[in-house]
Amino acid sequence: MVLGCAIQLGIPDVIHSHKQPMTLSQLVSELKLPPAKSDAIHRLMRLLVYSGFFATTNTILLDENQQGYYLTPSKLLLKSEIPNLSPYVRAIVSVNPWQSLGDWFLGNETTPFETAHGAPMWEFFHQNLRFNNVFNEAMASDSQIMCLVVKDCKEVFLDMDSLVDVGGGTEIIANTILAAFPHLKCTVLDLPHVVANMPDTQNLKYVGEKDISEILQMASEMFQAQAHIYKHALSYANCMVLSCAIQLGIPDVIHSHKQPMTLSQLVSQLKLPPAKSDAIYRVMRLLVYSGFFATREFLDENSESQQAYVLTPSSKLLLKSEIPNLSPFVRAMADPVMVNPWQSLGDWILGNETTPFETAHGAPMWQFCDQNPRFNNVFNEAMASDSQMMCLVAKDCKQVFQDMNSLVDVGGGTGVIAKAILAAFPHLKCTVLDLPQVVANMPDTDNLKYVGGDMFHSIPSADAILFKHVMHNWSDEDCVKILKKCREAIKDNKKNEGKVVIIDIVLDRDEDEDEANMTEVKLIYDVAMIVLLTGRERTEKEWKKLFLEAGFMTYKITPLFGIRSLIEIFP
Ligand SMILES: C[S@@+](CC[C@H](N)C(=O)[O-])C[C@H]1O[C@@H](n2cnc3c(N)ncnc32)[C@H](O)[C@@H]1O
Ligand SMILES: COc1cc(O)c2c(=O)c(O)c(-c3ccc(O)c(O)c3)oc2c1
Repeated sequence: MVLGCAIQLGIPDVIHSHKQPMTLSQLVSELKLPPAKSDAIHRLMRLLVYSGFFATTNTILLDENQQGYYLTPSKLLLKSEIPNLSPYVRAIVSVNPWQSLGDWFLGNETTPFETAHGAPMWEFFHQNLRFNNVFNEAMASDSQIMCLVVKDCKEVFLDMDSLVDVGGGTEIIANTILAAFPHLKCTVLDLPHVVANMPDTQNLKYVGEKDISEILQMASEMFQAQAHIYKHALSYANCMVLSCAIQLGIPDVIHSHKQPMTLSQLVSQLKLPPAKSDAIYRVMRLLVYSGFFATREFLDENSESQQAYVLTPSSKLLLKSEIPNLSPFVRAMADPVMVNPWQSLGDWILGNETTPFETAHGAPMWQFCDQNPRFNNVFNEAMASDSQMMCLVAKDCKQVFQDMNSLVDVGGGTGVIAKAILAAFPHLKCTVLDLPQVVANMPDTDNLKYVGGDMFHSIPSADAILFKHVMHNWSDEDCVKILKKCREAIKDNKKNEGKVVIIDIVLDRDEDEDEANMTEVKLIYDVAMIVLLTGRERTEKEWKKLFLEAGFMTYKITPLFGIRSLIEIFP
C-alpha cells in the first residue's frame, strides 16, 4: 500500500525528472504538497528506502546533513519509461478476495474472489469497466517487461511458422514477437470481450541477434527488480493467508495432534471436503516457506515415507489455548477496517483529514471504535494479546520495579499491565490513571486504585510513572507537556527521587543482529501511526530531545520486549 501511495503521488517520476539526488523539501515542493505533509513523506520514504525502492546519498546542498533521494530498481515504476510496472502495483488494491480466503474454505464458491465479489473474476471484470481497465493495464505492464527479452529469444521463435497465444489479452506479447519474427503467423486466442475491437497487427521490424549471456545478464537484473516490486505489491497476501490459517484453526489442530500431521489428517481434522485439500496444501506450502510451519519426514504404518506438518516457534504463539496468543492481533490487522485506511494513504496526503483512517472511515479511530462494538472488540482483543507477551517478562524485571513503593500506570486502560506487575511485586501501591469513561466502574482493590482524569492536567504523585504504548500516540509537543507533568508528580514525592518508565519502540537500534531484523516491523509501525493515529515512533536521538526538553537529566534504554524497549528516565 505504501508503494502504491508513492506511485499515486508520482514520487518515482518527480525524482527521475529532477536528474540529481532530491532532498525532502524539494520533493515535497515538486509534489505541490503542503509543508504539513512533509513529515509523513519523510516517514514513508524511510520505509521505502529500507525496502530498497529508493536510496539516499548526501547532497552537496548547503546543509551537509541533507539527504538526497535517488531511484533504485524503482526505475521500473516510472510512468514515462518502458517497462513501467506502476499499473501492476496500483491494480493490486483489491484485497477483499484475500480477506475471504478463510470463508471460501468453509463455503461453496469456486474462488475466494467469488466469495468476496459474488461473481468469478472474468465475469466481474466484464461488468466493471473501471476495474477491467485497471487490470488490463496491469497485465500489459507485466508483459512489457517480458517483451524486452522476448525479442532476443531467437532459439525459441525462429524455427516455427505459426504461433497461437492462448489467453493473450491485449496481445502486447504477440505484437512484440511478430516485430522480432516477422515470418510468423500469430493468432491471439482470448475471451470475446477481451479481444473485441482489437485492431489487426502488422509485422514491423527485425531485431539483430544478441549474445545469450548478454540477454541473461540484462534479463536477470531487470527481473530481479520486477520480483522485488511484485513481492511488495502482493505482500498483503502474507497477512491474509496467515489470518486464514488462524480462522480455520490450523495451528490448534496441529498442536492437538501431538505429532507431525499429514495433509490428509489435517484436512480431515479441519472437517473440510477433500476437494479443498489441494488449496490447503498450497496455502501450507507458502506458510512453511515463511516459517510458520515446518515439515518433517516420517514413516507411516506401511513404512512409507510421508511429509507431515509441525509447528514452529512463530505458530506456537498463535495457539488459542495458550498464553501468550497473538492470533487476535493477526485477525485484527487483516480486518477490512484496519486494511482500508492503508489504501487511503495517497488520498489523505492530497486531502485534509487528520489521518488516513479518517479518510477511509469518516471518523478518527477512537470515535469509530466507540460506534462499532464488533470492531472495538476485535481491536481490544488484539491489544490485549500484545500485552500478554510483555506481562510474561515484566514479572522478572526486579531491577526496574523492586526498589519503589508506588507506581502510576498512565493510560493504563483496564489495568492489565498493572495487575501483572502487582502479581510479581505485591509490595507496590499501584494507581491506573485513564480517561474517566475508561476507568468508570473499575473496582479498586487493596493495592490497585483507578483514577479517572487527564494526564495533560495532572498525574498522581508516585515513585515511578509508567507509560506503555502511550507516548507513541502523541506528537513531540504533547509528549513534552506530559513529561513535564511527570516531573511535578515525581517532585511531589517525599523521597524526591523517582523515575519515569516508558515502554515503546526505539528506532535505529540496529547495532546487534536481532535488533536489525526488527527494523522493518518498527518502520511499518511508524507508518501505521500515520495511517491510524497521529503519533510516531522515535529514534534514540528523538527520544533524548524530548527528555531534555522536559527537564530530565539521564535515561537508560533496555531492549527487553522485542520490538519494544524499556526506557527509564531520571530527573
Ligand atoms: C494505546 S492505549 C494504551 C493502553 C495500555 N497502556 C496498553 O498498553 O495496553 C492509550 C490509552 O491512553 C488513554 N488516554 C488517552 N488520552 C488520555 C489522557 N488525556 N489522560 C489519560 N489517559 C489517556 C486511552 O484511554 C488509552 O487507554
Ligand atoms: C498496527 O496497528 C496498531 C498497533 C498498535 O500497537 C496500536 C497501539 O498500540 C495503540 O495504542 C493504538 C491505538 C488505537 C486507537 C486509539 O484511540 C489509541 O489511543 C491507540 O493503535 C494501534 C494500532
